[in-house]
Formats: sequence, structure tokens, C-alpha cells
Amino acid sequence: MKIKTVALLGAGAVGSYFIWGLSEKLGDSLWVIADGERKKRLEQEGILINGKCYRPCVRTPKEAKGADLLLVSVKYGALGSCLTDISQIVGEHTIVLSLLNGVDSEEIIGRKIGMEHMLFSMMKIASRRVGNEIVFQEKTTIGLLYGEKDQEEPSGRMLAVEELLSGTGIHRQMCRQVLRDIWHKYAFNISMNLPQAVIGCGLCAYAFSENAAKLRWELRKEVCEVAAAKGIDISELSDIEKMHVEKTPDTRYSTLQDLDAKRHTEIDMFSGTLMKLGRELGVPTPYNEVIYYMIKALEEKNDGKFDTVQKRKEKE
Ligand SMILES: NC(=O)C1=CN([C@@H]2O[C@H](COP(=O)(O)OP(=O)(O)OC[C@H]3O[C@@H](n4cnc5c(N)ncnc54)[C@H](OP(=O)(O)O)[C@@H]3O)[C@@H](O)[C@H]2O)C=CC1
Ligand SMILES: CC(C)(CO)C(=O)C(=O)O
Repeated sequence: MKIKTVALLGAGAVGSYFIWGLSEKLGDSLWVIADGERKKRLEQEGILINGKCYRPCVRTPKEAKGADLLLVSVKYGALGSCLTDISQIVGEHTIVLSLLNGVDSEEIIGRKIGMEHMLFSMMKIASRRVGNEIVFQEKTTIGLLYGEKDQEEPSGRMLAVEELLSGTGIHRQMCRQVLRDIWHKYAFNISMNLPQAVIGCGLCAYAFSENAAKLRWELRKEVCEVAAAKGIDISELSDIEKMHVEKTPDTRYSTLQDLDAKRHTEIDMFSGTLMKLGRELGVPTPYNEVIYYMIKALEEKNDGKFDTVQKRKEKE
């Protein structure tokens, strides 16, 4: 099995890491998927990544039919509307990596195209759009973590992904227990992203405030309990959760960045999914419920839903 063609759906902060890494090796066999206005824009303007302009080959989903590998890196809110595109791209042998955060994007995609296409994965990167440019740290990025859901040893398709990425600068690790690793990152995101998003502060809050720390640990406890009900043990903290938040006191994770920029967040992917799983498994998730509705209300506030008549006039 050799991966010769790669389709990328979602050329944003995460997707750009693969454009940066694969462009030289694959040339026109790397296809950024887009249609209509987005296709035109990408073809005309290219993508500025870490100071360099890339002009990848842009294809529609139909034109990308049967790619050997499909990387999905859209935001959770766009995933539902991309499922038709995904099924147009996927051929009999296509391997699909879903790079979204959260724990259910593989199932959502797999329900549409068949779970046999899914190789489980997640991204450890802090990549951001700054103006028109995507910026990440090439050296310190941990990169792609991937593995088979029910198998610890590397499969043929995992080795094919390794061969594709070798010599590209893309950092990657094969996981023996990919589901556990994905749930660890999920616990990290829920417990670290959400309280700071509501409070509107950097990571230092978890060190300097017992109240913020209480929220952090109660949210994490609920993720642990739901994971345990699914047979996944994340009770021990992962290395990243042991970090000293005082060292990066002002860091704002994606949920707070979204609110700062008045975008909708991925709260449905975080607490929304956990609440749904909790209901199915009989595990209460009260802290996640409260924070879910608070962040939804903050999104509405940013949308201007609570603006007074005076404020609306000022905006016009
Ligand atoms: N940013 C980060 O550091 C990290 C992000 N993640 C996760 O990765 C996922 C992606 O996040 P991120 O890269 O930050 O998000 P971005 O918003 O930066 O990128 C999403 C991209 O998807 C594109 N897109 C949306 N709909 C379509 C469509 N129908 N067809 C083609 N392209 C489409 C958007 O294009 P357009 O701009 O034209 O709308 C945009 O370029 C999220 O789940 C996030 O949580 C995980 C780890 C770290
Ligand atoms: C913390 C981080 C950057 C890790 O990749 C992330 O996933 C987020 O900001 O939501």
C-alpha cells in the first residue's frame, strides 16, 4: 500500500500544517478540496503559511474521487455540511484521517462512508490565523498522532502514512492506544479551554484562583467518568495536563480565541457531545451542562442578540 494522492478538506490552521509539509513531496498530487467562491479565492490568492505563499492544486470533491488519503480538518460546526463532499471523495481504498478535536468526528464521518475507512487520529499543534497568514511553530509542534481503534501494533495503512510523512518535516507519532489518547486530549480541552473562555482570562487563572481550578477539575472528572463508562481509563493525568500553567500565563485556547474573535465556538463538540454520551451511559454531567449553556449564551451575546435598541443604532 503506497499513498500517492492526498486530498485535504479544510485548509485552515491545522490543514495548513499538511500543505506546508507535503507540498514539496507531492506537488500536484496534493489536492486542497474546495468549490465555488472558496476555490476561486484559494486559486487566486494561495495560502500564506509561516511567511511563505503556497499555491496548492485545488480540486472539487468530484475531481478528487478516489484519493489514497483524505485529511479532514474543518471545524466541527462545518462537518455536517461536508459529509456529502467526503463521500464524493472517498473511493474503495481511501484512508480517512479526521484531524478535528473531540471524540466523535470519526463516528460521524464513518457513519456516512463506512468505519473501515477511518484511521483514528488527533493533532497536537497550536496553529493560528494571524491576519491572512497561518502561523505555527515548526520545531515545537508535536503534530499528528494516529492509530488503529482496536489494534496496538502498526497496521499496513499506518505504515503507509508513516512512509508518506517521512522526510516532510511533519511531526507524527503512531499510538498504541489511540482512543485513550484522543480522550486524554478531550479531557484537556474541556477542562482547560472552557473555564478560561467563560472567565475571559489566560491559563494563569488555574494557578491563581481556587475557583477556576475547581471548575477545571470538576469538568475533567465528568470526562473521566464518561470515558470509564465506555471502558477507557484516563484517570491518570497526561503529560500535557501536568504542565505548569504559570509558564504560559496569558495563553488563550481555541474556545476563548473564538469568543474573542466573535466566532461561534466548538462547544457542541466538547461539552455538547459529553452531555449526549453522559445521557446515553447514565453518567451525570452537571458542570458541563452549565458551561455549555453559558458558552452558547456568550455566542448569542457576540451575535448581538442582547443588544439594546441604542446599541443596535450605534452599530448601524
Ligand atoms: N488550530 C489549532 O491549533 C488546532 C485545531 N484543532 C482542531 O482542528 C479542527 C480545525 O480547526 P482549525 O484548523 O483551527 O480551523 P480553521 O477555521 O482555521 O480551518 C477550517 C478550514 O475549513 C475550511 N472549510 C470549511 N468548510 C469547508 C468546505 N465545505 N469545503 C472546504 N473547506 C472548508 C475553512 O475555509 P474558509 O476559511 O474558506 O471558510 C477553513 O479554512 C477543529 O476541530 C479544531 O478544534 C486541533 C488541534 C489544534
Ligand atoms: C490547546 C490546543 C492548542 C492544543 O492543540 C487546542 O486544541 C485548542 O486550543 O483548542
